[in-house]
Amino acid sequence: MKLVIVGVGKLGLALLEGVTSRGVIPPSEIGLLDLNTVRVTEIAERTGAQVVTPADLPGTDRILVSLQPRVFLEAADWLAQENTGYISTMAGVSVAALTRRLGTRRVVRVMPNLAATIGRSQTAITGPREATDAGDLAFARTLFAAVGDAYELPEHLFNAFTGMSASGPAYVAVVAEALADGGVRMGLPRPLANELAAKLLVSTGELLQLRAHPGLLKDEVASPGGTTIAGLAALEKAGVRGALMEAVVQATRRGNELGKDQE
Ligand SMILES: NC(=O)C1=CN([C@@H]2O[C@H](COP(=O)(O)OP(=O)(O)OC[C@H]3O[C@@H](n4cnc5c(N)ncnc54)[C@H](OP(=O)(O)O)[C@@H]3O)[C@@H](O)[C@H]2O)C=CC1
Ligand SMILES: O=C(O)[C@@H]1CCC=N1
Repeated sequence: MKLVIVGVGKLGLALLEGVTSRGVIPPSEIGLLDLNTVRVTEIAERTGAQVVTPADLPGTDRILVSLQPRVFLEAADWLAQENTGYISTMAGVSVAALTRRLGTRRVVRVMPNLAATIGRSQTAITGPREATDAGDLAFARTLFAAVGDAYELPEHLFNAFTGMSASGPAYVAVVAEALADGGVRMGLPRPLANELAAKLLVSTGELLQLRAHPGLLKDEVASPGGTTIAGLAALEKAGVRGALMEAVVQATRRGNELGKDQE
């Protein structure tokens, strides 16, 4: 197998769908290993990938570990193979911890997000010299460039990247849900409010990419004495900026804690 995905949960599945739909690796060369055999069999049938077990791991070129960090502690023993490179998506788990538990320096740490499924993940990548020499870093770059934008990032920034960009879709989903709730509170039908909220976030994201700073868009929308500035004043009173900043701070700290659990 060229690649085995261990842990085909929410992120593992998003990566599988992103990679197979873009033809980076033929599905027949991708193995899937997950505790939930019913679900993973259904995914394999749908995508053309193969279900594998730990007994099939020897000889695998590369293993993408997308388990929860707490599960990795127990799984590392059977994951460790000779002549295999590893790519880990696990929040907080450092290159040093991966190296120690897997018994190899051929480890690449990545941090994608769920937008991989539509080819729009933002993925941070880092790895030691040995991963570069073995071509593992180049492999990861190709894999993640196929499902969005790949950024090489020093490892000390990984938990900040996780707290902002990997956790980010959840924060934005809360914003969308709250905006839709506001619309419903003011009388809009729920399906329309949900649709407007989702489309608003997509179109605003595209407008933001055309500007040097988010504040410019805010200023263009807010007319003097108008509706928007009244809404913005309510956001400021509620401390929305501080709350969003604090979300990133707390998520980053949680990443640091998850890393300590692996020491
Ligand atoms: N979700 C996200 O947006 C992102 C997640 N990550 C990271 O990716 C990793 C996976 O996250 P996510 O996909 O959300 O998690 P999930 O819990 O959805 O996926 C993990 C999968 O692994 C399976 N599993 C559990 N134990 C074993 C085992 N011993 N052997 C094989 N499979 C097992 C689980 O099965 P079961 O459900 O039956 O336990 C589940 O299908 C995490 O480390 C997370 O930090 C990184 C970036 C974004
Ligand atoms: O919540 C988590 O821990 C994972 C990592 C980033 C997104 N989901």
